[in-house]
This record gives sequence, structure tokens and C-alpha cells, in this order.
Amino acid sequence: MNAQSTQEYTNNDYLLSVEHLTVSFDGFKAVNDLTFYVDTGEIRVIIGPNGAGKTTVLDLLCGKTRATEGSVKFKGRELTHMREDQIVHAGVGRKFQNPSIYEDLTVFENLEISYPRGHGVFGSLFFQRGAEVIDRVREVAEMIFLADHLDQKAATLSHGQKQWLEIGMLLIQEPELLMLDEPVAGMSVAERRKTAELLHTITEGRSVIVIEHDMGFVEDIAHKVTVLHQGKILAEGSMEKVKSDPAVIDVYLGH
Ligand SMILES: Nc1ncnc2c1ncn2[C@@H]1O[C@H](COP(=O)(O)OP(=O)(O)OP(=O)(O)O)[C@@H](O)[C@H]1O
Repeated sequence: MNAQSTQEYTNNDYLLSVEHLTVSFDGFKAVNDLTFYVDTGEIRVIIGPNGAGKTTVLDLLCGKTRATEGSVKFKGRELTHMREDQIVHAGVGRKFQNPSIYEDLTVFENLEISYPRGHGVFGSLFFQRGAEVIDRVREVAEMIFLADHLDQKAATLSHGQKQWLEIGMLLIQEPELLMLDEPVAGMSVAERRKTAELLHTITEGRSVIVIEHDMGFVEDIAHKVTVLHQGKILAEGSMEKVKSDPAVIDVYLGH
């Protein structure tokens, strides 16, 4: 093994190793020399003021934005040179802020289309609906609290149910790392509570990275919190620790 490949596999203890990750937009470093590690089974929450670089970090991890420098290793594989679809295939799922579900299809059909063998809308037209798929759709629908809504058109779901459906569409692909950008924005208190329950259920054998502004929700879900400020880590640790950090109170929580 040469020196470079030895270095590439240094942090296999973690599901995700992000090291010295940097992206520069015309000289402005939106993410600046970021290093953090995520364990299997961990729920990591990224918080920080507007413009801190939170969404850009997820964009870098899922391949939507190319890193200028640094490395992202997922199960020991370098992701920074892979295309978005290759990263999805490697086991990384990303949910954006606005749900991208098919409103005219039922809950069942939305989940079925997302089943890996379905290969999107066109592939699924020629796709035999086997018992295996039906079982998996039912199992995921149960997890996302939509088992009694399988025949309902997605358009008629509440805002919270649509968010859960999209999480379900990712879960059916069995990602080992799931990234969620503000999953409870616009949800009722009851829906937030159920979403926290859902996140705790789905971390069995996988990790979740969540960007969130709702501190009550962060307290409910976070195993560890990373606070970003101006593209850098300001603080990291338990919610308890981060909450009482004067620098965090100064730039974020005190506002
Ligand atoms: N493609 C881009 N080109 C130029 N600047 C960008 C680009 N993407 C993000 N930025 C800038 O990078 C900074 C970080 O943005 P980002 O959206 O990651 O912040 P954020 O922490 O997610 O903020 P918010 O909480 O408001 O969503 C901002 O100043 C933003 O204007």
C-alpha cells in the first residue's frame, strides 16, 4: 500500500469522515477547512446562523457541489470525485427542504417508484409489483405513519405527511447515511414529536445528519451537535455542552 492509499483509509472507524473540506465560490470560502466524523447509528445535527454554510455542507456531501479541497469518506470510499447518482448508489440519501413527491400518485405508488428496482418513473412502468416490493412498501409506510393512507393521492396529504412520505421514499432505498434539511419546518407540534420518534427508529444501522433551527427538536433528536459559523466549526458536542458555550450563545442562540 502506498502512502496515499494508507492515508485514504485512516478513518474507517467512522461511517463518515469529513476532513479539511473546503469550497470556495469566487474566492469566498462558504465551507472552510471543515473536519468532523459521524458514527454509525448517530443522529448529528448541524446548527448555526443563516449563511453559516450548513446547506453547502450537505451539497458537498451529496455531490451537488464540488469541493475545492478536502475529503469526504463514506465507509472508507472517497466521495468527492463521485457523481451525485454514484453517491446515492453508495448509500447516501438526501432530502431537500421542499418535498419532491409525485402529487398525482398515491402514497403506495410514490414509495413503489422509489424502490431501487423501479429505476424511476419510466423503469417502474415495466416493473412487476412483486410481493417483496409490496412488503417493503408496507413496512416503510408503517414507519412513516402512513400505513392507513396507502391509497390516498399524495396531493391530499398534510404538509407533515408529505415530509414523511419523502423520508419514506429515501428509506425504501436503504441508505446508510440520510441527510435531512430542516425536516420539521412548518410542522405542527404533534408532527414534530412523531418526526423525532421516526428519526430515532431509523438510526438502527444507519446515521442521520439533520440541519435544524428548531432548538426544541434538536434537543429531542441530537446525539451530537455541530455548530457552524462562517463556514467553520464554532463548537461541537452534546446539546448540553453546546447550549452553554458562550461563543454559541453569542453568535446564534442568544439571537
Ligand atoms: N453556489 C453558490 N455560489 C456563491 N455563493 C454561495 C453558493 N452557495 C452558497 N453560497 C453562499 O455561501 C454561504 C453559505 O450558504 P448556506 O446556504 O450554506 O448557509 P446556511 O447555513 O445553510 O444558511 P440558511 O440557514 O440561511 O439556510 C452564504 O453566504 C451563501 O450566499
